[in-house]
Amino acid sequence: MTEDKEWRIALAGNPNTGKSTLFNALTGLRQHTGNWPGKTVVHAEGSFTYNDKTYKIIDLPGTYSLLSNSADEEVARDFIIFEKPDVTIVVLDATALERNLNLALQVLEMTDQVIVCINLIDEARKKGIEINKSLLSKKLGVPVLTISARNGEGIDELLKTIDLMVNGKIKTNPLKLQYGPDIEEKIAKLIPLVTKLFGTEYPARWVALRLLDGDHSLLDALKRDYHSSVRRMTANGYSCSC
Ligand SMILES: Nc1nc2c(ncn2[C@@H]2O[C@H](COP(=O)(O)OP(=O)(O)OP(=O)(O)O)[C@@H](O)[C@H]2O)c(=O)[nH]1
Ligand SMILES: [Mg+2]
Repeated sequence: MTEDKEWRIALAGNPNTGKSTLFNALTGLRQHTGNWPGKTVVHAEGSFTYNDKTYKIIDLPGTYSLLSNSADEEVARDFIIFEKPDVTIVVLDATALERNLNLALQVLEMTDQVIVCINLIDEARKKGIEINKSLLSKKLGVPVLTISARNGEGIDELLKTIDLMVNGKIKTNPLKLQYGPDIEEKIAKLIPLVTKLFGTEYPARWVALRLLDGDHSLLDALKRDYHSSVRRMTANGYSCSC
């Protein structure tokens, strides 16, 4: 029997890493893909079932960072922070891993529920690139898989990993970059303030870092989301002294 709950999976990654191809492989849908960056501009949604569970999958726009530099980055950032998907799959290009890992590190600062999915493994093999998945997984603190979305390679293992993660059977310990004593001291001061204001609603360390960076776009988004949560709570009969 299929469960009622619909689990939500987000696909994040740099442009042109095969997110839409993976989305199509999982949903059977034909999301248009093209061999140029910036193809997916607003997020696309589809669904699939696996092991009696229904999943909604959200194909986020490809971005090089999640630091509010563009509308695409804000769409992807806001989805991860405010919509809180059950799993975020970071899709990386196996042939440009070093550059792609930058975005993976940013996602690891935003959520614990992450699977790193290294795509285009067929291309990497042709170029003689070998990837040490288990070492990478140990360092990043989350599952790391290699796939070829275009050829369907590794999709079964990905589905199994998603299933285990939503069942709470995978404990992650995402790598949090250290920013040196000066910044770490400021982060340590800000975290209790952020927690006092928002509770556990948002990842406090990440919010503190964004505040230190003077990210006004995030501040505006936090205010909007916070006020609408307060409105929802008061509408549901909770009182609020804010
Ligand atoms: N060889 C190979 N090519 C792939 C694979 N996955 C995707 N591609 C190709 O890579 C190109 C980009 O794929 P998309 O799925 O559009 O990439 P995307 O990440 O959705 O791109 P944006 O929406 O621009 O961010 C397409 O030409 C795909 O056919 C793969 O596993 N192997
Ligand atoms: Mg796309």
